[in-house]
Amino acid sequence: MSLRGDDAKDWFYKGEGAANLVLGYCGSSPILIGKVLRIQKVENRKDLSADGCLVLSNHEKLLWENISELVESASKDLAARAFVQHVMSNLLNSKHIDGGILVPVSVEFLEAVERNITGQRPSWRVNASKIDTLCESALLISDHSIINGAPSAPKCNFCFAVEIKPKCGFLPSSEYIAEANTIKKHVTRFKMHQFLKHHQGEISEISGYDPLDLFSGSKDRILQAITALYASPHNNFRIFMNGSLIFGALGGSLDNTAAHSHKAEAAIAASGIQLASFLELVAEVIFRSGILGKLLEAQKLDALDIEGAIHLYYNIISQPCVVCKNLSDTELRRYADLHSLPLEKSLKIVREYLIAATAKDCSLMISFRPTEDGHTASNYDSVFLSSSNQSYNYKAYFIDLDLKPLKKMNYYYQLDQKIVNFYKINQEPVGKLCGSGNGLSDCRNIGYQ
Ligand SMILES: O=P(O)(O)O[C@@H]1[C@@H](OP(=O)(O)O)[C@H](OP(=O)(O)O)[C@H](O)[C@H](OP(=O)(O)O)[C@H]1OP(=O)(O)O
Ligand SMILES: Nc1ncnc2c1ncn2[C@@H]1O[C@H](COP(=O)(O)OP(=O)(O)OP(=O)(O)O)[C@@H](O)[C@H]1O
Ligand SMILES: [Zn+2]
Repeated sequence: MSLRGDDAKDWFYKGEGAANLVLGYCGSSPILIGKVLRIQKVENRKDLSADGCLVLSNHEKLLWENISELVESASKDLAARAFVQHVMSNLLNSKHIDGGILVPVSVEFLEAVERNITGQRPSWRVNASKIDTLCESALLISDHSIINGAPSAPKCNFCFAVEIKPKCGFLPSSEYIAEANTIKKHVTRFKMHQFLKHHQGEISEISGYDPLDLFSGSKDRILQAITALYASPHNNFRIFMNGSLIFGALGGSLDNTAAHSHKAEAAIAASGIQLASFLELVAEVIFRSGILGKLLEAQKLDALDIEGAIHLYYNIISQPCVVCKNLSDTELRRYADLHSLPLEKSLKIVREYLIAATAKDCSLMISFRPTEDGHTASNYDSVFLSSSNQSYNYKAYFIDLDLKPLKKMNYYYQLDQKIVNFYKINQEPVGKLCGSGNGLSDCRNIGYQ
């Protein structure tokens, strides 16, 4: 199977993130019904990638040398799939991972799709990136905003899905965090980043969502997290009904204005479940499935924090460490042991840092539908919600488990420092948030290319 120019009309805009654009299928081919197509994008300020897709740099080949399929990948698509299959699947339960299949796509198909969907994309995404028309394939994956096949009660023949981008669920405790940045051990990265995003006008309010609640394993705290996500969804929370977005921002807009809570509440209520029960159902599924436990373990592979890992990055690329360059002799001693580690150890730590970065940025899609009394489909898990006296079948999948590029390490360090410095200066009082003159430039200007 391959997709040609004529096929573009059967695909519609479903959403996008920073790196990929996702299309839903509305044609009649039985093998494509219920599938989405994930296409890579390229930044507007960059030329289209020379070979259609960037493959690994020499340093990355060294980093991932034990995963031959990844190192030998001839395109970014293949590398991305190999990373999911050989790295992330081993860390997260493979039952929750859909590797998808790669399908060849023609330039005409990609160009026609680009033309058809531009009007539906958020303008800030259009300004930032476009479909990489030199990519020769795209990833075909099941549409995880729908759940099929489960017998449902005739009077409630609908399905819902939620998409959650949980972000980092633990507080770092690395000895390499500078004393001046001790706040990082007490305040989540998510919260501190919210302050910076607010200052930069990316969000109009600071979210009350606390990732530590979502990952806590406590039912009450999970519900608290889901309730906060509903109140401030930003790009962390979406709701779909029968595969269509009914709440949250299409295309990953960061602001709340696109959330449409009244519309969502009405749609949920019309299907016979009150909003409070709906949110409780989501919390119940997360609590019962324990799905976030393994994700948290994968996130914690970042053991040294970027303030430790950055030094090992410079060991790997054999360049003078830009962090140590600005340190006093006393401070230098703190990091000397890192710079004297053998290459193998540096590779392991940075490899694990990048795996953790993927785990901190992926999303979880949970879809569910009510079941008829006593019937649950054997291929799905089920959960009983006492407040609505109803059982639901559900499935849960991680999406966006992409490999992060090694060259992003310095960007990660710069952004981390910007976030913590901004938070230290501006945490209180809130009124100071929009003030200028804090000496910080816009973090969106930190490049890693
Ligand atoms: O650095 P962060 O925590 O802001 O995460 C970036 C995300 O921003 P967020 O704060 O979730 O809105 C960012 O999401 P948005 O574009 O803001 O929707 C991307 O997911 C980015 O990953 P990549 O460049 O696509 O590989 C993410 O970059 P990585 O850090 O995961 O590489
Ligand atoms: N398998 C899927 N089923 C249904 N919807 C999906 C699927 N995969 C992705 N989507 C939708 O497309 C959006 C963008 O996908 P994805 O998160 O993979 O993009 P990305 O560019 O890699 O994201 P990021 O900005 O985090 O790097 C998602 O937020 C989700 O709404
Ligand atoms: Zn150093």
